[in-house]
Amino acid sequence: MGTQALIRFEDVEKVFQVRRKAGRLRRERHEVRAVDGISFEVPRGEMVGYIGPNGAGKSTSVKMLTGILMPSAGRVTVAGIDPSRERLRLARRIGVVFGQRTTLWWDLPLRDSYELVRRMYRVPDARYRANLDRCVELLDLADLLDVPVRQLSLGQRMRGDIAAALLPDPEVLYLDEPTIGLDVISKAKVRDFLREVNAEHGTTVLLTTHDLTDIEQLCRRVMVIDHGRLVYDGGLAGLHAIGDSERVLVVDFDRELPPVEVDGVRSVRVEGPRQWLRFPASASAAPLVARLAARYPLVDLSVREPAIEDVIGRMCAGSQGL
Ligand SMILES: Nc1ncnc2c1ncn2[C@@H]1O[C@H](COP(=O)(O)OP(=O)(O)OP(=O)(O)O)[C@@H](O)[C@H]1O
Repeated sequence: MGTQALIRFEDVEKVFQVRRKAGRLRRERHEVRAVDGISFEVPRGEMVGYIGPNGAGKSTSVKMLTGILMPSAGRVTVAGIDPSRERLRLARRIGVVFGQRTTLWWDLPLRDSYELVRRMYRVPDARYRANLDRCVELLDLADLLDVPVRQLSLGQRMRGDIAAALLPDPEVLYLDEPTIGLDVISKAKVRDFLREVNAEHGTTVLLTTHDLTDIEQLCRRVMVIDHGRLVYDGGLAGLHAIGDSERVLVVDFDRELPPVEVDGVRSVRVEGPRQWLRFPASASAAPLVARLAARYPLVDLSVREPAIEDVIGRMCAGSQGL
C-alpha cells in the first residue's frame, strides 16, 4: 500500500427509506440522507477524530467502514478492500469498540473471551501472548482476567473491550465513544493506551466521541460531520480560526469599575473588581493587555481559550449540541 490511503471515502452517500405516519392509516415514504456525499482519505498511522452533532451521520459512516451497511452511492475502501463485499476478510484487519455495548461474552471471564477472539481470528500464539501481555500491563487488566464480564464496572469492561479489539493486531481501530461514562482516571488510562498503540504499532485510529478532550489529547486531525456532510477536515487550530471564535481575558482591577472601553475588546461581565473581556481568538492578547494596562489599574489577568464545543456548535449552527 505504501503511502496510499488506508481508509477512503469517495462521494459516499447513504439514504434510508423510512415510512412515517401521515394521518390515521396513511404511511408516507420518506428519505433520510444520513450520509450525503462525503469524501476523505486517512493515511496509515493517523489518528483522526470524527465528530459532529447527534444524527450527523457518524455511526452510519462507521457502519459502512465495517461493511455492516452498503453505501447507496460512492465508494468505500479500507486497506484496499470494499467492506460490504468482503466483510469477513476485512474483519481480521479492523478492530471495533463501541462504548455503549460490549463485544465480549457476558458470562465468560475476560481470559476466556480473549481465547475465543484468538481462535476466531486465528491469531498466532506468540503474537497473541505478546499482545495480551502488553494490554494486561498497560490497561491494568491483571486482576480482572478471571472475572466474568457482567461483573466488571463500565471502565473495566471498556478496557477489556479495547484489549479484545487489539489482540488480532488490527491495522485500523474504530472507536465509538470509548470514554463515555468513565471516570477521570479511567479516561486518562484509555487515552494513554491509545496513544501508545498508535505510536508503537502505527495503528490507524478513527475516533468518534462527544468528549472533545479525547480529540484534543489524541488527534491532530479532526473531521466534523453535520447533516451527512463533511463541514471541516483539518487541524484543531484551524477549527478555532474558521469557527470565528473568541477568547476571554479575565482581568482584576484594584477596585470596582464600569465596563472597560478599549478597542478590540468587549466587556461581557462585571463582578466587583473583576471583568470578563471578549476578543477575537485570532487577535494577539499582548497589545490588548498593554492598552488596558495603560488606562486602567490592572492587578491580575488570565486568558481563557474558547471551548471547542462552542466552536463546533457555531459551525453546525441549527443542529443539536454535540
Ligand atoms: N437504519 C436506519 N434507518 C433509518 N434511518 C436511519 C437508520 N440509521 C440511521 N438513520 C438516520 O440517519 C441519520 C444519521 O444517523 P447516525 O446514527 O449515523 O448519526 P450519528 O452521527 O452517529 O449520531 P449520534 O451522535 O447520535 O450517534 C439520523 O437522522 C438517523 O435517524
